[in-house]
Amino acid sequence: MQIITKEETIKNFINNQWVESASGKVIKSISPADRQVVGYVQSSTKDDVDSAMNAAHSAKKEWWRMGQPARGEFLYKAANILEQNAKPIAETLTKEMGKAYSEALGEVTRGVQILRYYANEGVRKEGDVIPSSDKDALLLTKRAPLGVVGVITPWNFPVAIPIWKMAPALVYGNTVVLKPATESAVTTGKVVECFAKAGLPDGVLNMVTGSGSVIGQEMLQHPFLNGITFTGSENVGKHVARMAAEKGIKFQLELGGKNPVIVAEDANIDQAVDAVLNGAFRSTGQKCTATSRVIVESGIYDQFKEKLIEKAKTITVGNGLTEGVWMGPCASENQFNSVLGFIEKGIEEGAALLLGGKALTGPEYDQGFYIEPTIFEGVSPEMTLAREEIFGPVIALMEVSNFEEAIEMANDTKYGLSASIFTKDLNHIMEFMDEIETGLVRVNAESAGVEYQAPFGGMKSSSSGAREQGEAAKEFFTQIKTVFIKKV
Ligand SMILES: NC(=O)C1=CN([C@@H]2O[C@H](COP(=O)(O)OP(=O)(O)OC[C@H]3O[C@@H](n4cnc5c(N)ncnc54)[C@H](OP(=O)(O)O)[C@@H]3O)[C@@H](O)[C@H]2O)C=CC1
Ligand SMILES: O=C(O)CCC(=O)C(=O)O
Repeated sequence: MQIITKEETIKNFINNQWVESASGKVIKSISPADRQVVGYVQSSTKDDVDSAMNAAHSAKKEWWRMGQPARGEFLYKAANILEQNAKPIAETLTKEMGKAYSEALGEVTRGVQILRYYANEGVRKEGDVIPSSDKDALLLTKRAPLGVVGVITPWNFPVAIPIWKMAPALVYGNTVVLKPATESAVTTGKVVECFAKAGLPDGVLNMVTGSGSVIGQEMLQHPFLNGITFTGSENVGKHVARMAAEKGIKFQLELGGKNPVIVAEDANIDQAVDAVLNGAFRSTGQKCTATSRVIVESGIYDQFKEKLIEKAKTITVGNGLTEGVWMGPCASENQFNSVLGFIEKGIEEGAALLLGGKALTGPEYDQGFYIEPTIFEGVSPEMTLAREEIFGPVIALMEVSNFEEAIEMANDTKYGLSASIFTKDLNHIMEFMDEIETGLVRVNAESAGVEYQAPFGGMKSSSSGAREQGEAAKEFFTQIKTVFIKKV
């Protein structure tokens, strides 16, 4: 299936108008599969950010006064429009970011589900009634929005992540200024089109595209910013946190991971092999929840390794729009070079390369950023392969002699996003749940796999602690008022 999507120019969306940047300049977005132009986005200036922030600020009172059920209705409309356009948007996603079309369509479908989930929040409870010590009084809580929320998103989930941040922000009464990752801003622009077509009032949702260090920075220091939610690299995330702390506004960060999978001696090996391959190589390993370290007990190490390699060899790599392709390219030349750098470093530091390790070559690959599914063994805890987030199709196999050593190794990282264990031993499952230092704890399942109705986030350096998605999102996007009403 070779789907042609036409290249187009995405404008900024400010105060319900599609407008060109004051700079008059655009940025080209190319496909990592073949370097074809996917489209153009605005190379925005600080003035564009200022216009968007002003629009969001002016809109915030009316949007809040409209009430939660009415706000939810807009999200239902946006969900329906996104659903009607799911295929072309998924095609653009695959072209622009590289993931296989089936995964892209799955992501858009998930976006529809997230919108419907938060649309439903429109008619769910807004607070609690608490018994007061005064029998003639009513003590209750109410929720208020933060105001103008800045949303800065990465390129790896250009549909799902903007939606899982914007939908709760909006339904709980905030207005939004979105700054999507430049590398996948054409796709995110198409998502914003769905919101625009849903008829949101002027200024409620605004999008400005362009360089993070220019316009992201301007957003962070803007006086009208009341809260910021960010997903991306640890360095930028820390900077966002510092800026927010200085302004005294709420911030939410989702950063990296170095997610371990423990394969215990009693594991169902076939199940573990499938889950490790899906977790490590789906989306070309470019998920913060991707499997990165595979910690295997000695008793089954050889058997597991053999099956893993055998199955990994069957993975088809290519243009994500081609039918039958399982794994696409790295999302950009930067990512491609960074992943190859990690592989080289792994070899230099003495890890043993079992599979892959090279860029793919040949007529199908030469124009794109393709890397072979790669497996190392003999990776010790101090090696770069075991410590740094690679964000590419690379597995580090690590052998341990028992369960206790496995847990210790799994926790030996600054990150704490997701971890999984394959075992049938109930005691080990219970101990794993208690001892593992991650926000997502997975048993007999891959490390990736996020459900929109449940809290999502990590421990340690993976997150600021303010969970996303499910009911947890309400805690970040609102503030509580405690109300005391006395009879007269
Ligand atoms: N947790 C996750 O899911 C993700 C983790 N990463 C990790 O980060 C590495 C680098 O990826 P990269 O795309 O460079 O990640 P970044 O953190 O640079 O980008 C994430 C978002 O932040 C914006 N941004 C960049 N600089 C600033 C700034 N100074 N102020 C405000 N916003 C800013 C980016 O804009 P722009 O696109 O214009 O640069 C983008 O929208 C990856 O290899 C991976 O390890 C990356 C993406 C997602
Ligand atoms: O695993 C997922 O579905 C989400 C991962 C994620 O949030 C990310 O990579 O940024």
